[in-house]
Formats: sequence, C-alpha cells, structure tokens
Amino acid sequence: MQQYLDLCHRIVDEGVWVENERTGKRCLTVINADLTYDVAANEFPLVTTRKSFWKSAIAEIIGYLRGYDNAEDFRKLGTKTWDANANQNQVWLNNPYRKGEDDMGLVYGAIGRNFPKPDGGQIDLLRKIIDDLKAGKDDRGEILTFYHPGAFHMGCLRPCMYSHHFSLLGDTLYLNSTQRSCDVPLGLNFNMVQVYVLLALVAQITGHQPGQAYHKIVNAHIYEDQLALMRDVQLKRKPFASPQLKINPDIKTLEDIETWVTLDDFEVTGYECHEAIQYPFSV
Ligand SMILES: Nc1nc(=O)c2c([nH]1)NC[C@@H]1CN(c3ccc(C(=O)N[C@@H](CCC(=O)O)C(=O)O)cc3)CN21
Ligand SMILES: O=c1ccn([C@H]2C[C@H](O)[C@@H](COP(=O)(O)O)O2)c(=O)[nH]1
Repeated sequence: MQQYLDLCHRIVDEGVWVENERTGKRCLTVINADLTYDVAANEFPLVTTRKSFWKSAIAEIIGYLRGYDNAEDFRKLGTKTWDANANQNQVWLNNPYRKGEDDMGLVYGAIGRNFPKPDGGQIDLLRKIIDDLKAGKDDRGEILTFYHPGAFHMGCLRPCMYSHHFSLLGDTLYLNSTQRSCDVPLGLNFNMVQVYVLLALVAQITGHQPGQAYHKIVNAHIYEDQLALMRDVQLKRKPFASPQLKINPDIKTLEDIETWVTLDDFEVTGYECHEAIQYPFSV
C-alpha cells in the first residue's frame, strides 16, 4: 500500500503533462515504476485510502484466464468494467470487426489462450505454462502474453498489463508482470490485486509455494479530471494495515478456474478502508 501512495505522490510532485489522443485528455505522467507484492507473507495489496472493489478486479483476471472476449461474460462473473470499452468508444463502435453489443474483440485471454502461429493454428499459452509448472519445469520462457500487434485493429483496446512471466526456484513460484500503460487512480487498484491473485492461484493449481510478484509499470498516469480527487482527498488520508486474501483450497486445476470458480471462492479478511471515491473514467 505504501508503494502505491509513493507512486501517487511521485506523479503529483514530478509528473509531466502529456496529451493523449485516444481519450482527448491530458495525463500527468511518470515513466517506470516497480512494485513488489509479498504473496508468501499474504500481504494482499489492496488500497485502503479508499474503498477498493476487489471482487471486480478478481472477476477481470478470471475472465482473462478463461479467454473471454465479451463484456456480458464479464458482467456474469461480477464486473461491469468492460462495458464502456466494448460499447461506448466510437472508434470501436465503427470498427468492422466488432461483432455487436458487448463484443471486445481480440483482447487479453482471447489472444493468450489462442495465440495465432505464423505457420497456421494457435497455441494456448496458459495451458502450456500450467502443464510445465505442474511437472516442475521452468524453461525460462513461461510467458503468458496478451500482446499481439498484428491483432490490435481487431480489439477494443490494446492490453495494458500485457505479459506475465512465471519462474520456479526450487518449489517457489515467482511472477514478473509488465504493464505498458496505467491509470493509477482506477486501473492500478485492480492491477495490483490481479498480479497478486495470479501468482497465488497459479501456485495453488501447480502445487508450489508462492514467492514474490514483481509488477513493472512503464507509463503511469493520472488523468487531468482525476488529479484534484487524488491530490486533495485520497493522498490526505492515512493508510490502514494490509488485509489478507483467502482462496478456496478446492481450486486445484485450470479446468476448475475455467468451469466452476466464482467470486465466492475468494475472501478478504481484515479490510479496513476509508470511504469510496468516484474517479472519472476515460473511455
Ligand atoms: N481509462 C481506463 N482506465 C482503466 O483502468 C481501464 C480502462 N480504461 N479500460 C479497460 C480496463 C477497465 N478497467 C476498469 C474500468 C472501470 C473501473 C471502475 O469504474 N472502478 C470503480 C468501480 C468499480 C466497481 O464498482 O466495480 C472504482 O472505484 O474502482 C476500474 C477499472 C481497467 N481498465
Ligand atoms: O488493466 C488495465 C487496463 C487499462 N488501464 C488503463 C491505462 C490507460 O489509462 C487506459 C488504456 O489506454 P491506452 O490509450 O490504450 O494506453 O486504460 C489500466 O490502468 N489497467
């Protein structure tokens, strides 16, 4: 949590204003931030200086792991966070590849679970990683990537957190996640939870101990219409201690995640937080 606040302060104090063409808004921006989450110690990186909707964040990552490409499927899991990008961005609404209401196109898991090969066919990158890790194997390329520049014109948004690289040292599993673009007031609340949960879940279903998750952010920004709330409200508050996350131990395989897992299989204890802040969202 302190590392989140440090990044917010750094943007407010040292950020540079950058025009963003896609949203038509300016962003106060810094380049490069490295966050670490201690999954071994169960220090769940949930923001406490405002109410954070952690169930929504977990729903997003489960949807990515399932390869969802539709905002309705995300809503059924328990999050509305893809509604705007699927249905309100004019450039995407005009895109001939959009298959209708709620379609997100080739994004996240729709790419990673079905990565097109130049010589034909597809690879399920997640299946390969899970099979390797379960067998105790780390080929130094256990990389789940959602990044396919040849498919950008077929999706509503380029993936932001686009690469998750797993590593085994003995019986301990590590994760390095990389994010190209980060909406710090809204997106990062979710992304910290997602990196943590991804390592915890993959360690659980492959039979390893979780170690640390390392989260690299390249472009970290606060939109101009979010700045006053961050600087004058959220950053004036004192954080509370980290809560803990419990994951249902009956989740044992990738198929479990794909078929029956719901948000009821996740429980957060000891979450003390300040009241919610409604940050503006840029589509
Ligand atoms: N501008 C922007 N920022 C993002 O963080 C973002 C995108 N676009 N587009 C794709 C996904 C969607 N994400 C989102 C979308 C909405 C919220 C949001 O509205 N959060 C509120 C309420 C969440 C809830 O009630 O479930 C929040 O207060 O955190 C968060 C992340 C993250 N991503
Ligand atoms: O998981 C996510 C998804 C999206 N974001 C933010 C980062 C940017 O503010 C926008 C995406 O805009 P681009 O123009 O494609 O960079 O969404 C996030 O923080 N986390």
